[in-house]
Amino acid sequence: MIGKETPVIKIDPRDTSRYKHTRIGVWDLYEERLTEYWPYIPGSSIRETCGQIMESMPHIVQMLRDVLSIRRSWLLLSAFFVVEVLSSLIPAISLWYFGQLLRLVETAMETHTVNTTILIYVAVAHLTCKVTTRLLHYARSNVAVLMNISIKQFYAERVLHEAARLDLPTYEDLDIQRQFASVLSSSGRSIAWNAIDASINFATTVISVVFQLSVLFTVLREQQDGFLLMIIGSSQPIFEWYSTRKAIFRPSVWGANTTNKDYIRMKGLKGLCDYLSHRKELVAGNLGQYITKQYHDSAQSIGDDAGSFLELHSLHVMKKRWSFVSILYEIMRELPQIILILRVIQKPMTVPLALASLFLIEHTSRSLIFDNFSPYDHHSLAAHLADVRVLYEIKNVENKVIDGREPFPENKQSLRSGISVEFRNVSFRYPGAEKYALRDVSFKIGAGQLCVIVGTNGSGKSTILKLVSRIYDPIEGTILIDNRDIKTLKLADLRDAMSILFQDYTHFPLSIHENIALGNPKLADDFDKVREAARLASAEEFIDDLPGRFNTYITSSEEDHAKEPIFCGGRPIDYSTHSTEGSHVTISGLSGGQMQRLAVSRTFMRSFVSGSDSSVGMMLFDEPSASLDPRAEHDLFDTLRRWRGEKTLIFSTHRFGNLTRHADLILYIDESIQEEGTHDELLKKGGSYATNWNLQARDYI
Ligand SMILES: Nc1ncnc2c1ncn2[C@@H]1O[C@H](COP(=O)(O)OP(=O)(O)OP(=O)(O)O)[C@@H](O)[C@H]1O
Repeated sequence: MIGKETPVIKIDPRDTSRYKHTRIGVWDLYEERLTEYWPYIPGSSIRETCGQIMESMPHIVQMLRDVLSIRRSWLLLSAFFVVEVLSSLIPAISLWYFGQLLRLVETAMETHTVNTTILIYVAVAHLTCKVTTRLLHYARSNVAVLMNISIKQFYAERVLHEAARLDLPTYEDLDIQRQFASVLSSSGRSIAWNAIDASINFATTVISVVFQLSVLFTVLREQQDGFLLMIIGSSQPIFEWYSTRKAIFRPSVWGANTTNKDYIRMKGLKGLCDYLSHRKELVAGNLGQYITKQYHDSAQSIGDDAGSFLELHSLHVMKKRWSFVSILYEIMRELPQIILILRVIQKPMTVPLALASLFLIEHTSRSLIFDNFSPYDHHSLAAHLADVRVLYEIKNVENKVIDGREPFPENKQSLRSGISVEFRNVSFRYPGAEKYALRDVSFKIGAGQLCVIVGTNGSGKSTILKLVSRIYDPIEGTILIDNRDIKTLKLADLRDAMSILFQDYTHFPLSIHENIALGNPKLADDFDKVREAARLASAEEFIDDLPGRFNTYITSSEEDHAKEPIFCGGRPIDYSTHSTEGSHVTISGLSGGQMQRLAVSRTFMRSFVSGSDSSVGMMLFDEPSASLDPRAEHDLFDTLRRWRGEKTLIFSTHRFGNLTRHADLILYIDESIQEEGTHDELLKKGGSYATNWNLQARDYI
């Protein structure tokens, strides 16, 4: 299912451009290569990154248009932008006030007086900056969450729309599934919002850094060693960012295995000794000494590499964390203190000024690094922007079953006498399968006829029904519907003209009413018709006995957050004291026969309920009575037979008795048509049909 079961990413060890191989002990470790610098897309060169962003540009423009079309988005985005810009300016303002403090210290040292008004003014301004930062942070978080919710909802609808239009062969394609899974962010943040947030963040980071460095330059330039201190103060964050990132940032995709024969044997010998299930044989075979010796020999042969993967991996991670830059960072961190101590030794009077300068540099470098570049953000701006293309490209996914152009039928009245179907030399293989499901199949079913397809398991009966409804297209041959090539007909018209009950029918996680009504969405709100469909399928009685009657849910999509560990302490809510009349109630299940009656109700809803308005000229049933008791089966076939002559009825079944005797045409199939004719003709022929009839139907009737 798209979006739920994220396909497993398999590591291809030969793909050295994507995965880096490291030998750790007896283990082969493969890690996804990552470019650890923020402007690039991980795994891409700078050229590829630029190329990808350029390709995404039209989609980014479209995304902005779409986002701005969302209600409240203008207001929220403007608020977010203003908050971000203000937040980016505050560190520079705060720095400027600190500079004033430095001046104050300098003046105090020279004149031995302190201007208390300026001191209070600077202190208040500094505090105001801090409080404003906190308030802006709070506002930013709120606006960001609101924006993300709106954008996520907007794109959830888009993705649902794109997923809903896909046909089965397309939806089954693993690459398509991956494409859809990748646009449904598992982190809870929308791709579009991530891209907008990252772009605004990038712009405000540039503003913030430029302003802070300008203020730092202005404040320190007149001081002794000012220029040197500024260089150190501003480069320190880069070293810190790099070394923190190296420690935190690890590839999220990696895998390890071992092919070392001695290690695998050691594990086997240990298992032989550890598991109780082997103990009997170990004791009876007197294997204790042998195992110990073999284990020792294997361990000797491996030597120091025999460590478990987890131990060796943690050693590997620790080694990777070490870098020359982290040593440089430690030196850079201490340098300002050393310079200022030297200055104090030369001029002991400058102690207060030195302390204030030191504080200023520390403060600036912290704010430069942690306010602007999060070492935890491992998705670069470029990658966020490139993701937008993936989001928009899902609308280009083409269905594998290509739509026809011609309307069907030309005349609605013609449907009243059914639809003819002809297979001409049709062969079919399921996508990815080697074996043919059908080979060179030809037959013709006249309009309004009752046709029964029989055959053993896997002989291709269901496949014929799937080809008639164009769930799949044949790989060879032609299918004619009312003498017209099925591929030329509009798919929506074709499917409107037929009603199909699959063998592996499902029930939707909706109410029973909707489960039936979806057979004919045009009449979904017509409760009388839904009830009539249920009555025709003998489902009305048991539905009325359910606690919520037609409003009952068989499976519910309700979310019960009390069960999630994050809400520890939460309790499931008990609605049992409320009245259930007319309200939504979920039951734990239905019997197989009841489920089948419900599925038949849905098919009837489509074909019968709208009576003369019905656009259905053909009904396809794949084992419609597999779970029904004999009475229900008899009633069902009785109802269906009444429509013979008015609708083409095609059944696939293993059961010969009830249906085949009344059929205009029986197809006995085993990958290709083996026999065809009426019941009497095939009995006379004395072939496979007759053998099976004699085996099965005689006992049945
Ligand atoms: N989705 C699929 N992918 C690959 N192969 C399939 C798929 N569905 C069916 N097949 C194969 O196609 C062949 C025909 O299957 P089909 O379902 O048409 O048989 P059937 O006659 O309806 O069988 P049954 O009586 O068991 O329902 C079988 O060999 C089956 O294994």
